[in-house]
Amino acid sequence: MFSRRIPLYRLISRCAVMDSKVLREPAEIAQLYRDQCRFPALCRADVGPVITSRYGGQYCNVYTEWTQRDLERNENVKFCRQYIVFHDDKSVVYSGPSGNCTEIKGELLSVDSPSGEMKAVLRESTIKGEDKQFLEIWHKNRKLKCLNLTTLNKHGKVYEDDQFGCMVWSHSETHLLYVAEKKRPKTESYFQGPETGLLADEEETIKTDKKEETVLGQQFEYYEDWGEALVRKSSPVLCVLDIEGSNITVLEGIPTNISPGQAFWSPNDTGLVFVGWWHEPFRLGLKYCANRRSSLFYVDLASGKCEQLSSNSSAVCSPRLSPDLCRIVYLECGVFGPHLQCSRLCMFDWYTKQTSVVVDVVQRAKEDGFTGIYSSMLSPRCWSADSQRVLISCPQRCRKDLLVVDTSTGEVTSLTSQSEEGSWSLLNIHRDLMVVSCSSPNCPPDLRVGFLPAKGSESKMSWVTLEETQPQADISWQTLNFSPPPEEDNRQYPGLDFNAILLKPTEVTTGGKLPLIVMPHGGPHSVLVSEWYLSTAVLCKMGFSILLVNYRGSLGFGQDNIYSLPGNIGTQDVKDVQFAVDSVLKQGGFDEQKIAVVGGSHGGFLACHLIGQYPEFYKACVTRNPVTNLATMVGCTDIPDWCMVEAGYEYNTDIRLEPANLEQMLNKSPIKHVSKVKTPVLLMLGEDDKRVPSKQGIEYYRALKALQVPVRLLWYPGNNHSLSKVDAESDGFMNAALWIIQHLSL
Ligand SMILES: CSCC[C@H](NC=O)C(=O)N[C@@H](C)C(=O)O
Repeated sequence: MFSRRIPLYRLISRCAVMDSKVLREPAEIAQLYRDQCRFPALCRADVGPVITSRYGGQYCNVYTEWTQRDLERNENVKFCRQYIVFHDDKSVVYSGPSGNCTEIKGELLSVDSPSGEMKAVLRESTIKGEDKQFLEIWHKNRKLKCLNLTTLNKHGKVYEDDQFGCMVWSHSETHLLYVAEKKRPKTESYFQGPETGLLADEEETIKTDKKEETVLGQQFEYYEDWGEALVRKSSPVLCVLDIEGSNITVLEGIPTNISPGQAFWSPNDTGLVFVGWWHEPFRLGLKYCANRRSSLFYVDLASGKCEQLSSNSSAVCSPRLSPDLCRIVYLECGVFGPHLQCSRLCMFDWYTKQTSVVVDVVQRAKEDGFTGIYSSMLSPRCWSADSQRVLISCPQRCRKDLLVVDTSTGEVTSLTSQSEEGSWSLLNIHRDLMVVSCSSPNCPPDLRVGFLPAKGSESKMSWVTLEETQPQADISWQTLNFSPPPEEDNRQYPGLDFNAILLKPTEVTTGGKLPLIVMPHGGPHSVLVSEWYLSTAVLCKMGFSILLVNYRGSLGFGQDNIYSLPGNIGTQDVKDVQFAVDSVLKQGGFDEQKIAVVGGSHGGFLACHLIGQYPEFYKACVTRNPVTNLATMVGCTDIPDWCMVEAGYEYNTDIRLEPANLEQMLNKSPIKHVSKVKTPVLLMLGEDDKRVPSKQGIEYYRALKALQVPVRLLWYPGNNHSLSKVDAESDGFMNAALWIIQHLSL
């Protein structure tokens, strides 16, 4: 058993094979990680208004926000940089940065007014040890207003998340809309106040006076929330600030059984359009779960009347109003079933009140290769200037492409499928100027702009790079396609295929055999696209080859592919991963005695299955918050429907579990195979994980301990399912790398 007392690096040196080309020294690995952390990622871009220069040329500013891990300060820092783009409405004439980057501190949300004259900022600041939220209105170079929202106490904290959160100027620029937690009554214990010794009627008078503001005995009331990464977000309300009068109104008229979010102003500012999620009979986790019953609503500001605009029985998100203010597009998918699915692109006509399906669900890839829309968030703006076309970036197999949808015909054209390899993300589009980022497994994200070509000329797309990144010559990668062997074909969904991305160090010494790290993604309805990932880049630079497997059930391959997996988890997905690994090994050049498996969540479920079902094969295993037993998880995860659906059942909210259901869940779980495990396992658990509660990992840990299989558990307080705080992520990376090095005897 691995002893914690001996420094890890000494153990590693001891069991190291001297001719191995893998980097083994912890200090060198940490340095490599530190170096690779210096590539920032883009998180936002805005296109400012058009300005005509005194010489007649026109230009606009492109404002960008980036995030970067700061290992010294142990935080993800956010910074902005602006670029100036001269153009003639069809092409970029000249572009370049205007000034250097500036760190952004304390800003939770910020948005420019439509004219670009004003800016609203939601700021968090700690004053005398207490967190306060402020709403600031800036005009050109001065702060016009600063409202202390905490003191005003009209509502609870403002939502800054992607799920509900928004901050939107009215078209008239006189009002600002945002979402906040509903104000809760002040509460006190029945025993908190001093004993009064007053006469009964005097006491009654005081109680009546206090009744307005303080309720008794409700301090320990349980408030449901929206689960993983949305804790303490329970009852969102829509709030409107009247800027001139500094007056905040919390909107009434929204049905009490729905939670509103993703709101914006209707044409003419007469009301608000928003997505409402039903929360009766109870709330379920929303993160990575686009399958929650929800609809598009309109609330009229004058009458307070609320109208439902979309179907009553589906799940919707990302409504976006066209520039001509006539139509709204949004994404729609089924309720329950797989947590993420192929979406429909729907369009609501504001004036005729008619809804049409612009792009339907795609069961199998079309002849032109289009596999459907897989997105749960459209970019903040997605319409072409003429309000005819919509831009979407989403996975098409394992590549994220930029797709143009013609809303009058439903025709979908790719802007990027013919471009160099890699994945594309649309950050924004305004007046046809697109701001995008492109990256690949060996090239960190860059920043580009380009004008959307006229309809029919999409192949003439040309990009201007504002921020260039260099491909890393020491990392090579390729996409591999797999058809499962006939005995593994899915009878209900025959003929499906899947794929994987293989990364290898470019220089492999002659005769040297590569160790391989197998990484199946989580979800299971998710996908690993051909983009830049910090951990795979560092591992590859250390000398590992890495196989990222998109087994059947992944997003981006058609709805049938997704539907083939529920009911078959623990078998079909496991076999697909093993088939991909075996096929890669047949290529030659890999050391079959040095194979590790790494996965988080459902990827951790697969990693634990693989070491149970192929006990001789994997020499090291690392898992982050793995699902180990569906039967014990169903009662405590924020998404119990996931356990039912993936185990092969339909879910509804009044379901009663039978022993047979639990038996089936257990049979599909990695814990079922634990007695066969020989592989040393490193478990990394987040104390605050609501999705896969840490008890799942602990259950597996205890089973391995009892079996005397080497196991180590890393416990990350203050971390949720993603283990993404800078110290947890970097510590997890180092320990994972060293665990693999140790147990692969490198
Ligand atoms: C009940 S937990 C299900 C697993 C989880 N699915 C959805 O949230 C999962 O695998 N998550 C992935 C996306 C991850 O955290 O990497």
